[in-house]
Amino acid sequence: MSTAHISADAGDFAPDVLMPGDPYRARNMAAQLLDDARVVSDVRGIQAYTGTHAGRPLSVMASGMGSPSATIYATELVREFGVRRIVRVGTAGGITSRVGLRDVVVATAAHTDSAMTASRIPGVHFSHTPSFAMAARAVAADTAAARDGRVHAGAVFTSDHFYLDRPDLNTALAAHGTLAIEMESAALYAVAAAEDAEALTVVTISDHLLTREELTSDDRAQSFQDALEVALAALAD
Ligand SMILES: O=P(O)(O)O[C@H]1O[C@H](CO)[C@@H](O)[C@H]1O
Ligand SMILES: O=c1cc[nH]c(=O)[nH]1
Repeated sequence: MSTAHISADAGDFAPDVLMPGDPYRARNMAAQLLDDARVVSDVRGIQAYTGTHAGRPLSVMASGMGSPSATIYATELVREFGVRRIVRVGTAGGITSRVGLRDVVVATAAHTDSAMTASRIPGVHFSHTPSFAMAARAVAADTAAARDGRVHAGAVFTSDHFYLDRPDLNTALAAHGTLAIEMESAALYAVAAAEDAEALTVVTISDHLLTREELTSDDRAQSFQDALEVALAALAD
């Protein structure tokens, strides 16, 4: 039952998928988390892994970067491979002093100026929201980062641009409570809404647009432990 972008058999994916943007982060997560992990798809270098974690089936697969890529993979996973819940474990740029480098943000909303969702319901400014149940569990999770005050709940901005410098936009978004910028959550939340599935984003702050601090790309591939604990708590129903 291959699709255009996933080559796998029925039953190869678990109902729950962890979805970082970066394929190397997916590989690292699978190696760390999954018992009896196997590669179930390897199209375009995007490997998908399925195994068990704490006795429950779990898959890990990267989304690639940006809303079109995330929309393709999430839609195919939900429509064709029986996936019900997707948790994005990503990175994001902080835009407010309320978050610091390596902090974790649970995206309780995702603003966007992307045409991806504007074209779904023309004329409507769609509210991109996560699964309430998963967000509630993520925010309540008693993790070391949460005890340190490093887990934040709030809105992110999903941009189609990584390199377009828009300081005034960032300032306005921060003034309206937005914590960070990334590139997939609004699209993922829209897919979940359209396909009757559940989605949540948990991001690590990998760079800060106010302080100009940033993690290296190696750090970004490795520094997901705090976010991962929160993501797993979101799936622990
Ligand atoms: O680290 P990931 O999960 O890929 O997330 C962020 O990093 C990429 C840009 O460098 C975009 O995908 C953005 O959303
Ligand atoms: O999309 C992203 C991801 C990390 N940092 C940013 O500034 N933007």
